[in-house]
Amino acid sequence: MPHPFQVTARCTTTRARTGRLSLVHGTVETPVFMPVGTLGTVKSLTPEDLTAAGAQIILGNTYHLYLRPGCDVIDRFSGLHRFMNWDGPILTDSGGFQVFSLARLTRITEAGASFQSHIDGSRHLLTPEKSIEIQISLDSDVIMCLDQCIAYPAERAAALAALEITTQWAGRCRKTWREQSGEKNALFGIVQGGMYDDLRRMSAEALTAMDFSGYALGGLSVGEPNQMMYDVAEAALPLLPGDRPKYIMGVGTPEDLVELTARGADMFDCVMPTRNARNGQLFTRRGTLNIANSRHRTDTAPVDSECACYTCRNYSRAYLRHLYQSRELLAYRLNTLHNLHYYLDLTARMRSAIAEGRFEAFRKRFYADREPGGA
Ligand SMILES: CNc1nc2c(CCNCC3CCCC3)c3nc(N)[nH]c(=O)c3cc2[nH]1
Repeated sequence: MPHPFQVTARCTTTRARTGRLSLVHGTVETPVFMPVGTLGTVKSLTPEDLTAAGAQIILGNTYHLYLRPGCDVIDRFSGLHRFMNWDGPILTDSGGFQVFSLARLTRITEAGASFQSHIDGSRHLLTPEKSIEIQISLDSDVIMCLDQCIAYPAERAAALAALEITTQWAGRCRKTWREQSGEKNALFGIVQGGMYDDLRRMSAEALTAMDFSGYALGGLSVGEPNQMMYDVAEAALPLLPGDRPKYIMGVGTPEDLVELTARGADMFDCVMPTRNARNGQLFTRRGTLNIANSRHRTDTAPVDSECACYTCRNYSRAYLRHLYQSRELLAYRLNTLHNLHYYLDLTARMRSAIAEGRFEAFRKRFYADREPGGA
């Protein structure tokens, strides 16, 4: 299948661009934020909520779904779409990162990642072939190569070793994808190399030579200083083909989305809007606020007077604080609806700004709106 991406508009003063990603289950306009639905659900929201909030594509995860409910269950529905009743595009992570961050007693060899399930302690071996086979059975629209993400900081030798395994695994992933999916779903390579620009170049060149549908920058948002993440992305993104989508994994805050879009990134995923919602942290144009703060106790105003989301149109900060203090289930749903709407609206506003040639003005206004002490 010809690669599925086309650039539709370019900023003249930064590397920001808009694009269109044509996938099996629909078209995605970029830059795009992808809500995380680890266990086949974006926590507390229905697919209708997601569509109403502007979600175009959501994330699932090989590691989690393989362990629970298991591929045999999802196979009964011919994939994740019918199982979770989401008929839009789905991107699935390969499981590498989750094995490192969740599983126990993980051992990496060239064969793959052997680990003990964080659920019941059972032992498993996740190979590149197995990861691709699981993602094909999930019928995800974008499949990610199995990679080895290293922690920060990492010695250069460790970063090199991880990138060499990642490159070798990428070749095996591509072979399995070509043989078993007939290239129906897109396959993205993942660039590693730690915080070393020369290793990032080595990884980007090796993956580009294999010709993937798109490319991700892995190994970021792993505890490094923010500026270092920007600098690594600034150096690595231009090394990737300009006519392919560029995805920065696990990123990030609203500022990260603006700054990395300016550096040429097209796709983002992060648990912040959904996880922080469940911890009472709400995003607004003025910055973030913690709904548990007593200053909201009698506040009749919405979270953000300029927000058009269901939560801001119908509920006050006082009510949301009451729900959160009472640990009422509705608190998580209303907070999540608001945060996800904020992230999706932010990327929609960036797409319009880039398409209309006013991205720099948008970026200036984004920072000008933010209050020093938060919302
Ligand atoms: C939060 N920071 C961060 N996340 C990273 C992730 C995960 C991205 N999010 C996936 C969703 C979360 C659960 C369901 C899918 C990374 N994933 C891979 N494969 N490789 C990375 O280097 C990699 C690097 C990452 N850094």
